[in-house]
Formats: sequence, structure tokens, C-alpha cells
Amino acid sequence: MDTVSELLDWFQTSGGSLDRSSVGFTVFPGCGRGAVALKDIPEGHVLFKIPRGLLLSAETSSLPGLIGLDRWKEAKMHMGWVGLILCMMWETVQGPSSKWSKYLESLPKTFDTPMFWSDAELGELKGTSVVDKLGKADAEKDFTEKLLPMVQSRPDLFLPETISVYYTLEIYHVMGSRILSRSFDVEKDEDQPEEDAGDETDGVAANTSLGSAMDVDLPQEETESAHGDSEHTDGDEDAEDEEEEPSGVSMVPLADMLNARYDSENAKLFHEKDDLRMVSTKPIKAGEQIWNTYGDLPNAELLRRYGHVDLVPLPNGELGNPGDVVEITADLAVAVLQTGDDAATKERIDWWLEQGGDDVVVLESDLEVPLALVSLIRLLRLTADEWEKTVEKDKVPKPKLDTEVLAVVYAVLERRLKEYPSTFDDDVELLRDESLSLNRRLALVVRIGEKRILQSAIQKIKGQQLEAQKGDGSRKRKTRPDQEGERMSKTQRR
Ligand SMILES: C[S@@+](CC[C@H](N)C(=O)[O-])C[C@H]1O[C@@H](n2cnc3c(N)ncnc32)[C@H](O)[C@@H]1O
Repeated sequence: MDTVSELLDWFQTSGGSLDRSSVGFTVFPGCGRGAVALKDIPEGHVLFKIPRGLLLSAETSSLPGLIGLDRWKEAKMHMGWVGLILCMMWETVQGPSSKWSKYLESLPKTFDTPMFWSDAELGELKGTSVVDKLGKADAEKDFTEKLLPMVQSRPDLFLPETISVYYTLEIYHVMGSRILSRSFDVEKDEDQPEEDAGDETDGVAANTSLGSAMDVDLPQEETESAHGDSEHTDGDEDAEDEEEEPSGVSMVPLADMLNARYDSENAKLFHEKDDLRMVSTKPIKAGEQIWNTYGDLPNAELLRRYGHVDLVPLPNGELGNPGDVVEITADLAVAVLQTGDDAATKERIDWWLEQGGDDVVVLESDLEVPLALVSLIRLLRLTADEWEKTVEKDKVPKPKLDTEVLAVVYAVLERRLKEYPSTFDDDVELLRDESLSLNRRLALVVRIGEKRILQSAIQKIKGQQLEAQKGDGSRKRKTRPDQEGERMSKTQRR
């Protein structure tokens, strides 16, 4: 029997229910395993149900209870993914006596994600946000400072001879990647008393989650409110948020067998009291793939979390991901404006962050200048008097885009484009090389997508500037971005 058949048998004998007449599992070229409609499926059809007890999380595994919940929390195993990683390692060691042994055997053991790329391959992602977000060092800190001491402190639970085989840094990264690419943020059933939450883990407070791959919605009639806070996050939450976050990151057998593609979702996972249900959200024709959603993420995020990119037809006929974005750091605006007064600039940036501003703004494929970038530029260009008044009013400048600010935006985008070591045309040319390794190809697709947005936005602004010049632009005083420093430093010296 192959792994998938064994998994399905395990799933059904463990209380899961699957409509085998409607749903099959097969390998899709380029996507790995996925679900397929075996006959026409109407919208709203329950494809499979997963009892909450089959979810693998730090609430359902018996490990936290065996360690002792106070010790578990004291060691901060309830924060982030480290606790779930340890549970997954420990359940693996239990072999067939673990409830999840068939499930764990079915999970991938290797990944194409950048976490496992060489330095040279990571160099191909220079300019994108992928490398900064890998969080390898933080993850390894958790391994050394939390996981290993816990394992070494309980030889009764973690037999010393198993440590160098099952509790290694390498396996830690594999488990982390399984969580990153396959887990769901599962809300606890509100009606469920805390003591019923897990077998031996009674009373574990809702687990904290650093985010996960996919969201689960409330039943359809409640989805509107659920969407508001169904944010995909991972690794970026600060400690306080983590402690308060009520949802639990969980591995959800079978639900994690569905692939995703931009704007293709036709099934989604919903919370019910006793189980989670994968339900079709559109009619699905026999033979079609059943797609879940990973949130229609940009290719940089798809690559970082899942190891693949989306290429669908764009409005201009090229292939790309319409969800691509370009991240622009506030530092770039500071660099372009050359304020010359570091202390004053720092004060403004600190204030901006205190006001809830971000240190990164996002340019999307609609090419609209990000309002936050406009406000930030205006803030950095204020004279000392204007700055004082702004602080008094306690309001960041309105995002009014005039020709002077537009010129700064233009310069910021040009500078952002230079952060990639190669040009758009170089990359497009390189992509034609059929001998490229998969990782280089994936990196190229990410770079090209981001550069396409930047170039188009620059072109659009050029057009707007020409229009403005034709109109009343010539009547206005023009400030070149490189004169901005002069403007600010002049106004600072009183
Ligand atoms: C939630 S799992 C889906 C099941 C997975 N295909 C398997 O074989 O077990 C997510 C992984 O599936 C693959 N995947 C999902 N959607 C894809 C797509 N559109 N193109 C390529 N790979 C995809 C990626 O490897 C991703 O990390």
C-alpha cells in the first residue's frame, strides 16, 4: 500500500470522514500530491471532516501533560512553534504507538524552501525580502535555548540514545518547515470547557501561535467576522502578542494535502464544534484539482513558506503573480531625502513608528503609490516649525501626493530597483536558460515579479510628471530630491 492509501485508511479508522466518491488524491506535476474531484461537486459540499482529536498540536499531544504544564510554560514551550516541534519529534519517536504515526510518516522529509538553500543560492534573492525573513538564527536560538535543555532535562521521556537521532537541529528545521508549509491556525471551540481540550494536556491554555500556513474559517454564516482577523503571520509576532493569541497552530491531516494557486480557491476549511470541515466554496468539475487558499500571497512569501511560486497570466499577457508586492524600507526615503541631520531624522522616524507607522511600506501590482510612503515623505520634509506643530497635533501628515512628493517617490523607487544586483532585462534573458537549477529559476521569478512592479510604477510616475508639466507643473517651484537635505537642514538650524 502506498503512503497516501495508508494515510486515508488511518484517517478513516481514526474517526475522520472522507467522501471517497467525490474526492481523490493524486500527484499533480509541479505541485506534488493534491486533491482531485472524482465527479462534479456542488458548492457547499463537505469533502471531508477531521475530528478535533485528530489534529496534531501541543494541546492534543500528550507530551506537555507528561512534562508538566507548569514546567512547559516556564520553559516558554507554549510560545511560538518550538512546543509543537518538540511534540512532533517526540510523537515520531513513539513510532506506531503514537496516534499520528501514519500521518507523520506521510509528511515530506525534504523541502525546497530557501531555509535549506546554500549561501550562493540565497544570493540570488538579494533585493527581495525573502532572506531577511527566513528567521534561521532565531529558530536556531529556540532550538539551543529551549528545546535541547528541555530534552536533556527529562531522560525519562527523551531517552539519551534517541537525542542525536531524533532531536537534531536538522530535524528541528524539517519540523519547522512542515509547520510553516502545512499548519493551520485553528481556533479553539469556544463552547469547549478548558479541561476537555486535550487528553493528557487538560487545562493547557490556548496555545500561542507564531502563525501558520493556512486559516480556518468559522462556519459559512459566520465567515464575515472571521475574515477580519484571519491574518497569516509567522515568526514576526512580538512576545506579548504571542502570549495573548488565543488560536492554536495545528497540523490538520488531509486538509494539508490541498495545493493552492492564485485566485483558484474552490475549497476551504471551516471550524465546527467537534470537527473541522473541508467544504467546496464553488462548484468543482470532475477531474479538476481541489484548491485551498494560502492567502494569494506574493511569490516571495510563497517561496519562503512553501517553496513554490505562482505563475498565472497577468493583464499584460506575461506570466506572473498578480499578488506580488515590493517592500520598501523607510530608510530608503531617508536616504533619498539626504536630510543631513541624523538626530532630527531619527526623532521623526521614532515618532512615526510610535504613531503606528511601519518601517516598511508595500507597493502593490496596482502601482498606486503607497499612502504610507507619501505621509512618511511629507513628514521627513517638514520644516522644524511644521514638525513641532505636527507633534503637537499628534497626527501624521496627510498623504497628499503633489509633484514634489511624487519626485521623491520616483527617486525612492529608482533606488529600490538598484538594490537588486541585476536588471529586469538581464533576469528575463536568464530565465530562458533551460539548464538553470530549480532554485535559481524560483529566485529569478521572484525578482522579475518585483522588478516588473517597480519598473511599471516608475513608468507610471514618469507619465504623471509629464502630464503635470504640461499642465500647471511649470508654475510650481521644483525641488530635486537631492536638494531635500538642504531644505531640512536649513530649516532645522534656527
Ligand atoms: C499544504 S501542502 C500541499 C500538499 C503537497 N503538495 C504534498 O505533496 O503533500 C503545501 C505544499 O504543496 C506544494 N504546492 C502547493 N501548491 C502548489 C503550487 N501551486 N505549485 C507548486 N507547488 C505547490 C508546495 O510544495 C507546498 O509547500
